[in-house]
Amino acid sequence: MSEQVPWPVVDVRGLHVRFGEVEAVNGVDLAAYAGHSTALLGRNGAGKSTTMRVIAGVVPPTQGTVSVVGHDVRTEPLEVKRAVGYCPDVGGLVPRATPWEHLQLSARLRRMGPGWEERARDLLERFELGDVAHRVTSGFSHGMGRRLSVVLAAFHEPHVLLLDEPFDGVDPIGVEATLDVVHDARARGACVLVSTHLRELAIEACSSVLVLRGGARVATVTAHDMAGEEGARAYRGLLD
Ligand SMILES: Nc1ncnc2c1ncn2[C@@H]1O[C@H](COP(=O)(O)OP(=O)(O)OP(=O)(O)O)[C@@H](O)[C@H]1O
Repeated sequence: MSEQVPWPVVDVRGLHVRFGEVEAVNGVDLAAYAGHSTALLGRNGAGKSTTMRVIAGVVPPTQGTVSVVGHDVRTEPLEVKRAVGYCPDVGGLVPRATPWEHLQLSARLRRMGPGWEERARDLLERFELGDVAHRVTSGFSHGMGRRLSVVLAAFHEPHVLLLDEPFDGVDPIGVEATLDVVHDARARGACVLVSTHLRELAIEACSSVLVLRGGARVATVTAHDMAGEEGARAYRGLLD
């Protein structure tokens, strides 16, 4: 019997994104699979966040095709948004709302079943946000906001988990909780993408690594190839 070839849950082909004169993404190809996690690495301005925004259905591609769980981001943005849990690199939180209110709204919009409260409480505890569950987020530190954004992205157990800079300014407890969320998502068969500057955490969270430079992909390697001193040297070599 022939082995089934896995199909990419996230399939990006020849992606270009232009903002006026700026070519933010300049021909990115990416295939990401169920039960796997892929890291996006690259210098500031390499096009990581823009690529993530397109996959999240937030920014339309200028050119190329992007499908998420079989839905085209251009023609089926609502289906894409439903399939995805997205932690943006900045923003996304309502300053006057509490974490609990964010979760309540998400549960309502996504028509989650009665188990949502227990899951919400569990996630808040895991990210040590239980004590501030009813405090408005305007007073949150940067790291607290990042932790809540990861909680919100993972809350509804999406098919595709997109984490943009989830470790930025986050303490070790939050880092551990985020790594657990990635692990759990992979274990239940979700496809995970993580954009970060932290090579060591990228390889801890992910099985493969995509390196972007100037809006284009310069390498796709295994996390193993990026590990240790040799991996650091190899990565440095890909940056300029
Ligand atoms: N809305 C926008 N309008 C104009 N230019 C933009 C916009 N969004 C991104 N860019 C530009 O596109 C390029 C890629 O930006 P992007 O945020 O995708 O990079 P990045 O790899 O995520 O960078 P960083 O690591 O600094 O977050 C940059 O030159 C950036 O200035």
